[in-house]
Amino acid sequence: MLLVLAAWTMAASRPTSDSAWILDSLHWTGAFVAAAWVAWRAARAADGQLRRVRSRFALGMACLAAGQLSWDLLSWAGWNPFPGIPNLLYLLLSPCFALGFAATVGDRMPGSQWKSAALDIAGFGLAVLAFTLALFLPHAVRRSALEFVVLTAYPVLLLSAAAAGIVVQLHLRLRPTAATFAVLAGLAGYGALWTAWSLAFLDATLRPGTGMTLMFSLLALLLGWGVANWRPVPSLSPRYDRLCEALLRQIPLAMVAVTSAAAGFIALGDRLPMQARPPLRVLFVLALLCAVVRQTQQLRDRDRLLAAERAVAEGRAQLHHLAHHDPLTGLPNRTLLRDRVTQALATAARRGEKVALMFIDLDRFKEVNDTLGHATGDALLCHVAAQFTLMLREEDTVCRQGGDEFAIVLTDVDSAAAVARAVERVMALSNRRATIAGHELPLSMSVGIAMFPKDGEDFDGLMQCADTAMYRAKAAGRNAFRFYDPQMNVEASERSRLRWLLAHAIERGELHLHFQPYFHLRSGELAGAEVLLRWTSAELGPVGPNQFIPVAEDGGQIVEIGAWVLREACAQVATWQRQGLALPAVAVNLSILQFRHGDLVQQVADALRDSGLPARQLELEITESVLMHETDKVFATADNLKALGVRLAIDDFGTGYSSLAYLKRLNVDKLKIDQSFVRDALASPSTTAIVRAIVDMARAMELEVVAEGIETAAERDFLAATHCAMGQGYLFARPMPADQFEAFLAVRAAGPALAPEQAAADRSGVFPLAS
Ligand SMILES: Nc1nc2c(ncn2[C@@H]2O[C@H](COP(=O)(O)OP(=O)(O)OP(=O)(O)O)[C@@H](O)[C@H]2O)c(=O)[nH]1
Repeated sequence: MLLVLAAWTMAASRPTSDSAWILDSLHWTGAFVAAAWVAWRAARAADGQLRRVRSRFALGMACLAAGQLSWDLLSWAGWNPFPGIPNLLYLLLSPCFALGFAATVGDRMPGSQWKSAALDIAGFGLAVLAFTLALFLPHAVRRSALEFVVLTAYPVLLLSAAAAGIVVQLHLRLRPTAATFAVLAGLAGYGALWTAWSLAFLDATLRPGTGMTLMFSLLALLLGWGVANWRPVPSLSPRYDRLCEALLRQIPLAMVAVTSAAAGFIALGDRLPMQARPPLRVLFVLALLCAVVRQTQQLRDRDRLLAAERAVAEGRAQLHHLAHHDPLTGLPNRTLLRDRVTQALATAARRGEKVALMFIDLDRFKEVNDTLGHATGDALLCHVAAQFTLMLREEDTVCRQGGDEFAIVLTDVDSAAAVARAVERVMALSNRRATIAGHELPLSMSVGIAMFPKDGEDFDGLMQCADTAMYRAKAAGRNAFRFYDPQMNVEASERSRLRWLLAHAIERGELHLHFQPYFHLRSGELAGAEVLLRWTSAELGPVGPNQFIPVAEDGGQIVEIGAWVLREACAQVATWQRQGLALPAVAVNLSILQFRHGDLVQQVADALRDSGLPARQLELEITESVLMHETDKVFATADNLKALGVRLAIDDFGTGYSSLAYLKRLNVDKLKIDQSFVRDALASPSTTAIVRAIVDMARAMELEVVAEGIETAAERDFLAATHCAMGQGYLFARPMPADQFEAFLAVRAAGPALAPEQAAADRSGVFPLAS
């Protein structure tokens, strides 16, 4: 740099014009060679793509240096080097840089972007050519065509190369660095400098040792430094991205501006040769055509971008909707419910208002799925959702929680009475039937209600309370609603403790079987015994079946427990039999869950095989409610059980809705009249008539009949007179643990057959009678 300045200072002092030219040549040669050397070294130090880029740049710098050296040589030899080899070498600077920019792009741009970039550069190049010609032509009178071409090519190629650098920079979103500015400013500066130089040359006003001659050296050094530090790094900043987009959009405008400036020159000046006008016009048209094509392209790209942005926005809105709504019913889902409740609670807290949260679960919805298919279940859910939406105020929210659970939020409620009115509206649906796909479906639901701020202060707390209240409504027989009460939590935690303890009851040996005998009423003969399950928990002591059986059914443990009862009962009765203590039949109760889950038929077969008990001695008791659900599956299972040889009995007959057709199809062997009929049979004439009707019907269908819960001799006499064959109850014997029942069997085996209550009375204490 110092050398360049020193050489220029000497040139500028201009002892003579010739020596000034020599000194200018000296600093040009020094600066060009130095810049080429720096660029070359940097290219060798890099590798990969950077090496390819820097090598092309360095080649351009080397051409510049070689051009200067050959110029020096030719001048020294006394030849006029213009236009000649040196000019060709100078001109190669721009294509080499253009190739360097192309190598920077590599495969980072798709084909369409390449085309856009090429059009940008070509359009700008044409505009610059038009401008340069418009500028130079009036001065070209005394120059040959070749001289004019060379002089024009310098600025046009250099400015086009600079434009290529800028276009690549913008298309690739490369981070602008000092080296970028150095290279681009070097090229653009050379473009401007050579314009001035050529003009001065055309006008024969060139002088050595001027600022202009110095600039050639300084710009070469700037370019050399820029190349040595060139390192394309993509920017990840969205702001810079937007800036690049905006600048690229201005390129067609720049083309138009440069072309217009050229047109302006021509219009204002009057020295343009006539023969140059037609080609210039063609040039203008081409440059403007490029601008128009690019502008159209950009508008199309912009339209596409806007359409894509719209699609993304719509997609986002759709995703948001999906994330917050249930796809089946279109109702808000739990996520949106949480938001709405949280907002409603904040507003209510500020204004001192109440909010009610209803938790709704459809009753026995699973049966709709199981019997009529999932599609009908779905349609029922949609029907319910639509009904809820219709009956609520606009400001209330109804949501589907999932499965057959819904929630409704009522805001700004004045009192519990207002909530009760809303709940009644909801429950009114239970009185209607839903017609889905030609099926008339009963619609019943259980509802739990929690109130803000009384029951909870946030969404989770309120949901938990409403859930607990809903379970209470279910436990109360379903199709009911309950307001939350803190006592419910105590009961819920007791239930979950029971469930937990029950889970270990079998392995801890806490479950026992009791046996209650039943007799032929006329002969007093022992007809069999019903097996009853008892639980004595180590922690809780004896737990009543009314307490633990519902818990076992709720938690599904009844399936495992039922299988255990079957095995134990068969094994026990078979053992007594081997001891000579015959028991004509043993009756075991089954739960609906055993029909639904587990392989009931296999369990029964295993219990019989393992124990050796003859199948005809095993009676399986099912309640009428089993007949009301999943009839196909129940019939199939019942057929398979009958095929094993076991007998089937309907327990608690008269309390449900079993049809005669079902009884016949099931091929049952026995009916057990529910004890509520037995209790009222003597007091209520209508019950008397019912009992007679049941017995007559059973006889007509050739079914055995057992009356349950006989407590008095009068009841027994009435039933015997009605031709009820068998009876069971405290009058004869209470349920007994296995050891007591074994003693009972032993006594009966030893003595003559007695009327059952007589036998019991004779051995009072062992077989207590009801008082
Ligand atoms: N058709 C349909 N069924 C569903 C959907 N999601 C869950 N289910 C079913 O809904 C049933 C919900 O049953 P539960 O509420 O547990 O039992 P339930 O039969 O209603 O009995 P209770 O609630 O005790 O009265 C399950 O069988 C699920 O498989 C769904 O999107 N469509």
